[in-house]
Amino acid sequence: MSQSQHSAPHQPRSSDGHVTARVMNLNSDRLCVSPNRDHKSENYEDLQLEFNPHVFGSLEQYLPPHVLNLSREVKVRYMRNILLRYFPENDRNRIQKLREYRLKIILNYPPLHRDIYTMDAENFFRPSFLRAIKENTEASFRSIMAEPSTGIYTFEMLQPQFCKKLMSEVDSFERWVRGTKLRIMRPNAMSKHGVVLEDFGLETMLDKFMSDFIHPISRVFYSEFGGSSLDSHHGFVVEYGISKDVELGLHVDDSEVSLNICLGKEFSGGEVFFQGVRCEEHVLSNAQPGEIFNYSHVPGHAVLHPGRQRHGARSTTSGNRMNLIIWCRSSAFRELKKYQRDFPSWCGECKRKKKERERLSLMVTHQELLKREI
Ligand SMILES: O=C(O)CCC(=O)C(=O)O
Ligand SMILES: [Fe+2]
Repeated sequence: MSQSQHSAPHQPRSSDGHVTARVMNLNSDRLCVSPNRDHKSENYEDLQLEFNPHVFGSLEQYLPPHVLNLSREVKVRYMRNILLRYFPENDRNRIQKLREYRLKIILNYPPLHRDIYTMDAENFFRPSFLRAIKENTEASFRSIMAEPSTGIYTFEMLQPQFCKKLMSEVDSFERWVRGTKLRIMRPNAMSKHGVVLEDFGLETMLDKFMSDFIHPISRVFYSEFGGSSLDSHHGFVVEYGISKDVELGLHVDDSEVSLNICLGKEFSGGEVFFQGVRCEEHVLSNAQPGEIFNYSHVPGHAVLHPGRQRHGARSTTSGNRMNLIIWCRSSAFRELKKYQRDFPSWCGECKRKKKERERLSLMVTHQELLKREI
């Protein structure tokens, strides 16, 4: 079972290794558990920061009241201190290298289909999906979705033409990289094939994809998983077949919400198997019968699930399969999770254990009462 690694909080340091001077005592650099929804966040887009400006916009509503109305500069420093605890210096160097890698590609790679680099909803999405998004209600989403297992949603999403273009863009990018000294960075530790879409210029398109076409749905169905505050993504295309990756072992994604859409082409096998949602502590526990669900991919169709839903992909036994996967993350949710003492309400094993405890305590009470009657 593979699992994402989250960096442990640590003392923030400046680039020369010294503990940074802080505007406020670090120990008091904390966020509130609930956001102040009446507070209008500032715009941070003009600032050159190592974190996405939207992260600051989202976190701002969680600032403690005494910080909320201070200057933008102080708030940025306060939030940056918190965020830096997640990014030790090694990570910051890695981020810098990644930036340079992406810049090299973006300056040199000639896109094959320029029209997929900016969001063009009518040409990307099926009309039924667009209608549901436009209506933007739980009922409109449910009218185009099936929920074959609790919290797993499937629906028609992408136009065949868009799927074709994205697949040929990926092929073209891979061919181009082979003619350079660059190395393709694979989407995750489990895949030997596939490409990261943000690496070759699709980041802005994915920003829109997530904020306008995933977030409206995830805020309705996945608020307890951080689905109401998604603020970053990792989008990639995976490739399966005899000469590519064949299968994928059981894992949880490094995401709050994952969208997995089959692009094509012709293939057999490759079903996704699901085994229930688990917190970090119970990621290896057995699946209960009601949690097991198998999903067969259909080109253009999406399956949406919490990142903590355990899953894997069976062998693609013939042909080639390409899937677009978008891992959507919420930095606010990850920060808040640190302060939660209660068991997560969404973990299947935590729920099972809680029920078991309740059943035992009821049994003990019952026996006590019986004893008293005798
Ligand atoms: O191949 C699939 O459909 C599943 C892929 C997946 O779960 C992943 O890449 O995280
Ligand atoms: Fe996955």
